[in-house]
Amino acid sequence: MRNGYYVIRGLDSIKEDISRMCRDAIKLKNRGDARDMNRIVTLFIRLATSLDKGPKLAYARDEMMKSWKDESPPGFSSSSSKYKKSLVKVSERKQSYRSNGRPSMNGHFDSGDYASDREIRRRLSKLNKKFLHSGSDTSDDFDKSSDGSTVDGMSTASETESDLEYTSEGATGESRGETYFTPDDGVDSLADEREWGARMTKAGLVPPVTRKYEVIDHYIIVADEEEVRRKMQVSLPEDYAEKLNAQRNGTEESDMEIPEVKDYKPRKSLGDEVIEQEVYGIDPYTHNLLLDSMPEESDWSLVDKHIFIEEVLLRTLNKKVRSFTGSGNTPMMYPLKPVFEEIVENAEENNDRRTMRLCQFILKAIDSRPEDNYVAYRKGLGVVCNKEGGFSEDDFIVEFLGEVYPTWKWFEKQDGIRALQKNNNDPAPEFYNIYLERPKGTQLFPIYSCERANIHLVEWNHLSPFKGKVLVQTQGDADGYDLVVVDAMHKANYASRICHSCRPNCEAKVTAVDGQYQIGIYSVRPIAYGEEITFDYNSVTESKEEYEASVCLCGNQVCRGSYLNLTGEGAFQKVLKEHHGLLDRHCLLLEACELNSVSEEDYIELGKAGLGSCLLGGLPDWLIAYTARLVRFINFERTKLPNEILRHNIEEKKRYFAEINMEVEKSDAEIQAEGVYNQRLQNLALTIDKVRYVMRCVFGDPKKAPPPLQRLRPEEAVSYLWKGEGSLVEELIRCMAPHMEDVTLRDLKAKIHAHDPSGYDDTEMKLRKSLLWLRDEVRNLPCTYKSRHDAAADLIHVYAYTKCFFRIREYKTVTSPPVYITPLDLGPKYANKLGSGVHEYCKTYNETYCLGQLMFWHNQNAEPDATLAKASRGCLSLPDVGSFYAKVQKPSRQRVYGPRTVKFMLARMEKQPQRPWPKDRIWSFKSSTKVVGSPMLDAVLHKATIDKEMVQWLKHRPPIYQAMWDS
Ligand SMILES: C[S@@+](CC[C@H](N)C(=O)[O-])C[C@H]1O[C@@H](n2cnc3c(N)ncnc32)[C@H](O)[C@@H]1O
Repeated sequence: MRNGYYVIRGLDSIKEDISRMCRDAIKLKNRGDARDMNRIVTLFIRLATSLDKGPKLAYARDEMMKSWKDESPPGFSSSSSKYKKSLVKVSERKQSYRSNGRPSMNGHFDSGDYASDREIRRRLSKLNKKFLHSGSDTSDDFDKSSDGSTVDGMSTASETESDLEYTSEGATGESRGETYFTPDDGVDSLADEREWGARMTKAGLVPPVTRKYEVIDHYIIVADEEEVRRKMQVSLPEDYAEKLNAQRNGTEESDMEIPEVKDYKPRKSLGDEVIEQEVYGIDPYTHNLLLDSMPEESDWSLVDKHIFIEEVLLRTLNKKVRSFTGSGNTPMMYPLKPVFEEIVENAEENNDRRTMRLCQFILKAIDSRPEDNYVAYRKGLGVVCNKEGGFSEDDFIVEFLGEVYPTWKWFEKQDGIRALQKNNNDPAPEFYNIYLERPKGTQLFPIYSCERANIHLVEWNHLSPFKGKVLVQTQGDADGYDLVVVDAMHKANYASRICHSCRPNCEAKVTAVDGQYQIGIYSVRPIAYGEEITFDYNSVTESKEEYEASVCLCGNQVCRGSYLNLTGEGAFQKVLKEHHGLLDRHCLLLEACELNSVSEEDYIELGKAGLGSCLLGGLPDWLIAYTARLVRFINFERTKLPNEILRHNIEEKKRYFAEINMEVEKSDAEIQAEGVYNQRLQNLALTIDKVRYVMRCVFGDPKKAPPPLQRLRPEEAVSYLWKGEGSLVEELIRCMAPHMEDVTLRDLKAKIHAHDPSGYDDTEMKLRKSLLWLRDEVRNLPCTYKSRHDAAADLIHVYAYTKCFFRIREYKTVTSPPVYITPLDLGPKYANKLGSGVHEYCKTYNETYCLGQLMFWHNQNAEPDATLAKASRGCLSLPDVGSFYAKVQKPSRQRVYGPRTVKFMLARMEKQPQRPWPKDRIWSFKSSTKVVGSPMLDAVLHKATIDKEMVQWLKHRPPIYQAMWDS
């Protein structure tokens, strides 16, 4: 209680502080001082980050307000420090970066303002939630659900545990903010560095690991060679030349994804035109510190000052640190003072007085401000231009080479790494992988519109039954979208050393060279001699930890602070959660399985999304039909999402900013929605690749894989519920037997036999009648707290009102050949723990893996089947009838079945039909369910609300028993 009191007091005064900061922010915003705004934003973030820590609140607040005062611009406080900005707390996790020749999910984060804007929104909304819940939330608060909504006054601690959709789809843990150093990093200065890092960024920077790689000069395919080659093979549409011209002439959209064909050009030679060397960079805080240390009234405009830092300073810095390369003794930090001294020397030689004056001013600031640390941090090895005249714009630098994985194999490796790390969230190693994505954008039209449009017809390969007569392609790769992973961790070329920049001088894009797709690094502007070569990793993560771990040292004015972009939270999930729940997804799959054929509309839908024979060729019809349904959802989401994102962003902003530029917000929301769209298609392709692989292993030919769901015919339903082995009724008798007199049991069995619903014309109706009879019969039996016939009767009632049951068709379990995991893959900490040997990991795909992956297509988690089993509880598969008889081992506090439990169950059925039921209540659920079905699924299948009759009976039937703890 005492703690709670202090927390509440702390929060109140912090709220006041935040209000004050908001008022200041609005004044600054009105004054149009974007950089000061940026600083306020970062202060907000720091404050929110500190608040996350809970018990340290008061201290965090004091520190924050001190720094707020220290860092406030003139007119708001007395400090001289005008430009400081800070990063959020960091830790590390790996992530793939992508190259696809188009803006990625967060490719629009070109402005620091916007990146931090988004971050502040995220933090503030989280902060608000904390305010709301602090002090009153206890783990067994019966009246609150985990998502903050009240479910008819019924909920328990288990809500969190059962809230699977919400945790598995993007939410992540808190950042630990650990500082992580490898043993061979200069141990002497460790303590200092930590302290310093904490002061600057509230956490240490993760030191880079410089791995050695085996040099290769072409792609090395790791598995499925033929398949991977096919995925890397270019298939130009027949009208490619026309499309290209149209795009060049501006008559077609410029961002249309047509393959970019390039002539072969040799890469820049290493050791001659480019060199690999140790590179250092500065964080956004240091960038601002330097601006703050420059003369205010001078012949240096603000833009010139930025350029000086980005070009002159960083170039000279990297020239100075070059000697560390390969020395085995490279410090984590390098002081900036000698760098400025060298710039002064060079300026003297060139008689450049302007630069001399600027640097002398900075050198004076460095001497007079000993509390400020003017240092650069180590990024590891990088690549620097070593050609006297530099490189021109749109010049080919190098291919990004590596080992090429089919995506299923890549994910097996990631699962293996996680398994060896025991699913720990500890810092993971560096990442060197890029998705090589074939350009999508294929468009297909039915023959009649083609004829009208007089467009040249092409055949959609072997895939379509409407072969040669129905479809036409107009853009993109003729075989459509697909992807493989290029991993440069072990076998690579120098491209894998190139560092990220938020304003890069190169881009990594997929180009078609000699009929093969490759990832090429091309300059986007002229690159000077001595300048570091960089590209934007364009990498996205759904993990806040990964995001915060990746402190960016590009030193650029528009630096986003992290070299990853954060996605998968909040508004991005809104449409998915509302319109694509577990039951909705089942409904789509069931439809596809039952039809087991692909319609013309399906092909058109797939084609419009850019999916063609490369991804879908050789798959069974039910799977292509399901894919088409998912594409329809993805398109639907694309139309709805901009508004959702816009509403969310504006709501957040309105609370803190006086003015909102609607046009900017709208385009921002559009771009974000487009990013989500691309990510969804990518996840769909990953899912298909994994499922195809398992089906190939099980059936030889994936096309032979039968639909994983099959509707039970009425006689099968009778067998499942009434008289088959392990049927509901058989299970009921078995579980109630120990609690009943032999005669009563014998009598009941005889009556059940007499009510056998099989063999009648309308078996379905007869089955329901028999179940309702059984319900009443069971309700008449005397209950004890160990034998809850009343609860069993309720469950029989729910079964009676379930119309459709589906059998899950299990595929044979398969175990893959090993993937090899080296200490490098695991990261230094695990390498130390697990030794220097190579580990083998064999992934086992269980019987319902494919179904689980198809249900969680938007999520690449390691065990989709287990996730599905958890998510199905109650909403898709009803509880075991044995739940209500004491043999099921549950502590008595979980054996409660009173009016509140029933109310909770009804609330789930009516208001949250697609959410799983908690496991730590009286209900138990078989770990492997072979048949699914529920009134909630019926409602989704029939696009109706839940059966009213079923609900009314549960609401109004008189209670017949109440155990001591039920009330
Ligand atoms: C693809 S590697 C680049 C090559 C790497 N420096 C090496 O020594 O092999 C990516 C890693 O380099 C470092 N890095 C790249 N760009 C960076 C940046 N802008 N800021 C900080 N570190 C960066 C990070 O440690 C990141 O995990």
